[in-house]
Amino acid sequence: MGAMQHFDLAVIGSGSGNSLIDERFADWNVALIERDPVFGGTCINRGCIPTKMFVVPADFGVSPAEAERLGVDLRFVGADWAAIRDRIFGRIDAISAGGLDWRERSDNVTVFHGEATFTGPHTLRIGEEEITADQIVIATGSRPRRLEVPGLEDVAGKVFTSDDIMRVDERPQRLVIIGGGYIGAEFAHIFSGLGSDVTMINRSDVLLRHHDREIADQFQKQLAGRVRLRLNQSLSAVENEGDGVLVVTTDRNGVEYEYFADAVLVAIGRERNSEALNLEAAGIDTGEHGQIRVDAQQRTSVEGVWAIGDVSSDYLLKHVANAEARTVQHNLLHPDDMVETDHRYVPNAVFSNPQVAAVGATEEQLREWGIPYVAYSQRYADVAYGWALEDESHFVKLLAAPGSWHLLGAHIIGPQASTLIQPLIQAMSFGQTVPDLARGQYWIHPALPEVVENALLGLLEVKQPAELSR
Ligand SMILES: Cc1cc2nc3c(=O)[nH]c(=O)nc-3n(C[C@H](O)[C@H](O)[C@H](O)COP(=O)(O)OP(=O)(O)OC[C@H]3O[C@@H](n4cnc5c(N)ncnc54)[C@H](O)[C@@H]3O)c2cc1C
Ligand SMILES: NC(=O)c1ccc[n+]([C@@H]2O[C@H](COP(=O)([O-])OP(=O)(O)OC[C@H]3O[C@@H](n4cnc5c(N)ncnc54)[C@H](O)[C@@H]3O)[C@@H](O)[C@H]2O)c1
Repeated sequence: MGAMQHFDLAVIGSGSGNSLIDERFADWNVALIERDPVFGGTCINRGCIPTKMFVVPADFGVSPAEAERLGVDLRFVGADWAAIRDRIFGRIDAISAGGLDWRERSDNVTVFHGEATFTGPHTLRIGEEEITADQIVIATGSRPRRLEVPGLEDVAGKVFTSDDIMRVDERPQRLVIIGGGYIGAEFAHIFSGLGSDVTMINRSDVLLRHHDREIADQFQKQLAGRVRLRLNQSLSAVENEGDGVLVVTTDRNGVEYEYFADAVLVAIGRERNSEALNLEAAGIDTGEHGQIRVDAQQRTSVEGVWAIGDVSSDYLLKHVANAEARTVQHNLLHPDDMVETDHRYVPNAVFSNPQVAAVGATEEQLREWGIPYVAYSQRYADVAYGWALEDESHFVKLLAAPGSWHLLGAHIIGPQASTLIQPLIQAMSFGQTVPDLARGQYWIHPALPEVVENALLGLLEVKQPAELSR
């Protein structure tokens, strides 16, 4: 081991941590530590980006059914899995490799390949090396939660998580998905859209459980038209039946069910990457399930140690990790003028089919918190572009404070939901009221955002706040 190297800043994790080190840090001596041979973290390599690149081809896969209602005869002949996969990862892998190469050639950033472990508040060990740093940013992200059921070791190679399912050689003809959250919902669309027979098994009786219940119910109803949905079932075993066929056994109230599959996707949530860090050696506090505790300025309990993204955030979302990274950038550069991350109106979108997008409180939360509200749901079917779509079942649901007319929550299920929600996020963030938002601007006629405009106008027509006890 050579002399201990000292850095102005050490960043652990090459996802959002890597983007934090921009040109403003050109005169900082920076260490960037990554344990994965693949550079760039979850979003680009195995998260947001490749999933959405698969969602678009899957949208084409389901379009024949949609076209038929409009009198157009399209036929789904098939999807070339290998070509789609190679196109996607041909692009992504090059970005990841290019990012690493660029960093390694940079004058002020030293890339360490290995797992970082704290040996003191400002010292880290990476393999045989030990470094010190005045400032440390922990951006170690999260990983898929593993399933613990008997037999899994014997079926390795056929049981996947979101980390590896997108790179399989052949698209499984029959896929069983365990878990009905974001990842389950998106992959159910991807694989069924591309032609697989999908079964989704969920432990509880509701998919997308953190969403507004009316939205979650509608999502469930529509997904059930495309995949075999099995609720209130828990997994008891996954076994090899021979000839490469898996049999997945579940239990519901003491009754056993069996499903045959070529592959299983486990999508039962994520765990934070904090235990390998040996945080005790630094005295860094964690909460439940290893979530690193931070304040609004992204500071951990140890001076000069910060955390961002999945390892510390209440939101496992890339736009939140990015916002938290911007906070740390600013606070490192302006220690006398620190800023806080704005977590007031964090939106999310589920890129399934149908799409779901949300910001702010659900109706269930408002009821639980005893906050008075008015609610209005506007159907796509009742605005002009909804006629063009021949839409039947999608809607925009808004919740607002009676009197002040500030939006409390917005929930959309249907085509373009992730895009339609943006003016509502903007209104909430900047404190615009429902009347101002509805009538203080033009809404292009007859574009789809008229469904948002009409939802706002509909809210203003609601005479009575919803009863809290409803
Ligand atoms: C399938 C999927 C789809 C998703 N889709 C979306 C989406 O559509 N929209 C959205 O907003 N979010 C989405 N997300 C979530 C999003 O990907 C994450 O919130 C985001 O990538 C988190 O970034 P991060 O920087 O915190 O962590 P990561 O990007 O995971 O980076 C952490 C890095 O730290 C490294 N590391 C961990 N421990 C150590 C250690 N001890 N030493 C050295 N290195 C270490 C890891 O190898 C990793 O490279 C998705 C996630 C998944 C899994
Ligand atoms: N579009 C997006 O923004 C996007 C997409 C994918 C992932 N993500 C992020 O990644 C996170 C993880 O996604 P996820 O879908 O894995 O988690 P999730 O928390 O959304 O859903 C997990 C699901 O697994 C079920 N479950 C949990 N434990 C189980 C068990 N032991 N057996 C059977 N079922 C079990 C839960 O009931 C739930 O339905 C999300 O919370 C989200 O923040 C975001």
